Parts: sequence; structure tokens; C-alpha cells
Amino acid sequence: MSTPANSASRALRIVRTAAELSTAIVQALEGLAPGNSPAALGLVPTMGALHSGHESLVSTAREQNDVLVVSIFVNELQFNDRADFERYPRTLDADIEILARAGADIVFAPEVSTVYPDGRPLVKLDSGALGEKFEGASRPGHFDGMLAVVAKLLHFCMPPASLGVPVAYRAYFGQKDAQQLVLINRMVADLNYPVEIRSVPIIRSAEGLALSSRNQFLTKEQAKAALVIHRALNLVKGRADRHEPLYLEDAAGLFEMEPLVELDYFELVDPRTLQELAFNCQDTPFTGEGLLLVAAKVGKVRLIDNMSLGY
Ligand SMILES: Nc1ncnc2c1ncn2[C@@H]1O[C@H](COP(=O)(O)OP(=O)(O)OP(=O)(O)O)[C@@H](O)[C@H]1O
Ligand SMILES: CC(C)(CO)[C@@H](O)C(=O)[O-]
Ligand code: BAL
Repeated sequence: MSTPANSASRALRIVRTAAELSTAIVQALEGLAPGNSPAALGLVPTMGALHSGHESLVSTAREQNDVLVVSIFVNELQFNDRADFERYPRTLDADIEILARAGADIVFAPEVSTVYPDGRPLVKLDSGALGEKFEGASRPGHFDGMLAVVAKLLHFCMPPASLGVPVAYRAYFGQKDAQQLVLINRMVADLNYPVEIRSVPIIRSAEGLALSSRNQFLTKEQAKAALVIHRALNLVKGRADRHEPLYLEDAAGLFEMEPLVELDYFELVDPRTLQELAFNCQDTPFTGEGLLLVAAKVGKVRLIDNMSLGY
């Protein structure tokens, strides 16, 4: 790993256009101390309304790279519900303050016309069968729209070859959005993107709720009820750790005791492919490896979380 630039000399630049972004990236890379080779550029894509989950991505990327770009863009294409898009929290000034403190070099906060100059893309990315399951089943088109913007953000921030020095390129995503992460890894592999995808563990509140920008829409009562998600995940994790049968249906039954929480899915899957694993109702002790995915609605807020089981 190359040494990150001295944070004392770092000033946050906020850029809105692709041209400003390219200039800022080139200047930041050229400004690195000589001998800092190969340099590394990290990108953290976000939709803003930053919280400690995002800060964990940013601090990980800060430690691992010389130049750090954080993008903030609420991508309409990945919203199938207009009301959800409109009420999505937008807190750019506060986000910029957080990113300045976290030592980011560049905030890329493009206008819609920068990202989609010709309106909705004519040529689309297809997230395939995986994009239609789990989150995709409840949010049709979500993953195609997500891939469209991630593909573009990866291009916008790509270190230019014209610098003549090798620059490692990495993009950071949270494990909370497990299906998103698997699809981004597939897109990068399928389309030969010259970027390494790095994932960062889920950050939860002290009580166990996975942090999410939409949590701010929960009432106190709803937030308390939502803790059933973590209780159910932990119950199954404990059984897996003890190599007992998982009894997923019985754990999913915990949700019936929380009328404010409407369970959507509670599914054990292969962590790499998200194919369902057949441990569901069996009395077989759990061995191997799995990822337990959960989604639930609390009022208007959709919550997702997951937990790794096994080694
Ligand atoms: N609690 C968390 N722990 C780890 N990573 C997170 C967490 N919350 C969000 N991230 C990651 O931050 C990145 C940006 O996510 P995003 O801006 O959509 O925030 P969010 O809190 O997930 O918002 P929402 O779920 O309401 O859309 C994604 O890679 C996401 O996985
Ligand atoms: C990756 C992403 C920034 C694309 O809009 C978004 O889906 C998110 O924040 O998880
Ligand atoms: N964190 C995933 C982005 C979304 O909910 O649209």
C-alpha cells in the first residue's frame, strides 16, 4: 500500500462537472510526494445524507488510498417509487462538513445533466435474474438503475492513463447492501472494469439497527420495533456458531410479535451468488458458509440487513 498524502496539507475540493472532476483528480495525483508510486485512488459512491456507516467506508478508503473521491448523487434511475425519491434526505452542506473532517480530497456532487446529459440512457445495463430477486422483486428496475450510475461513476473517477504512472483504482461499498455488492462485482468482472471493489462491514447502532439514511424517517417506536431484525439475525447466527439446525422459520416468527414491522424476506443464501441455500426447514445442523438476508418494511421505510454465517 502506498502512503496516504499528508492530511494537514489536504483541502477538500467540491466539483460538479466531469471536467472539474478530471482536473481535480489529475492535480491531486500530480501533487503526491515523489516516490509515492504506485499511487492509489479510492472512490466512495454515496447518495448523501451521510451517517457513521458512510464514514466507515470513507475512513477505510482514506487509510488505503492517496487520493480519495466521494461522490454524492441521488440517482433517480434506481428509484421505482417517485415518493421515495422525492423524500430521500438531501443534506449536502452537512455532508461536505463530514467529508472535510474525514479527510476526503474531492467531493463529486454532479447535476443530473452531468450524469445523464441525454436523459435516460438508451443503452441499458441489465442486472439479470439476480436483479429481480430479493430487493429487485420489491423495487423493479432498482438494480438496473443502480448499475447504470455506478458504471458511470466508475468511469468519471477513473485515473487517467495519460499521467504515465500506474495508479491503483479502488471503489468502496458497504456490506449492508449485499445484493448491490454482488451485482457490482459481477458488472466489474463481466465488463472488465479496471477497478478493484472493496467491501466494508455493516455499521449498526448501539442497539443493533443497521444505519441507513432512511432511518431518520422512523419514529422512536418504529426504530425500537425494527430491532427485531437484529434479534432474528443473531438468533440464527448463534445456532450456526453452535452448528445446530438453523430453524429459519422459527426465527422469522419473531417478526410476528412486532406488528409495526412487516417482514418481506428472511433467506439464507450463498454469499457469492445469492442463490438460496436449502437449510430452511431442515433439522440438519448447519455447516459451511451462508449469508442470511433480511428485508422488512416499517411504516414507509424499507430496511435491509444481513449476517454472515459459518467460517
Ligand atoms: N450501515 C452501513 N454500514 C456499512 N455501509 C453502509 C451502511 N449504510 C450505507 N452503507 C453503504 O454506503 C454506501 C452508500 O449508501 P447510501 O448512500 O445508499 O446510504 P444508505 O444509508 O444505504 O441509504 P439508504 O439505505 O437509505 O439508501 C453504500 O455502499 C452502502 O452500502
Ligand atoms: C451505489 C449507489 C451510490 C448508487 O447510487 C447507491 O446505490 C448506494 O448509495 O448504495
Ligand atoms: N443503499 C441503496 C440505495 C437505495 O436504497 O436506493
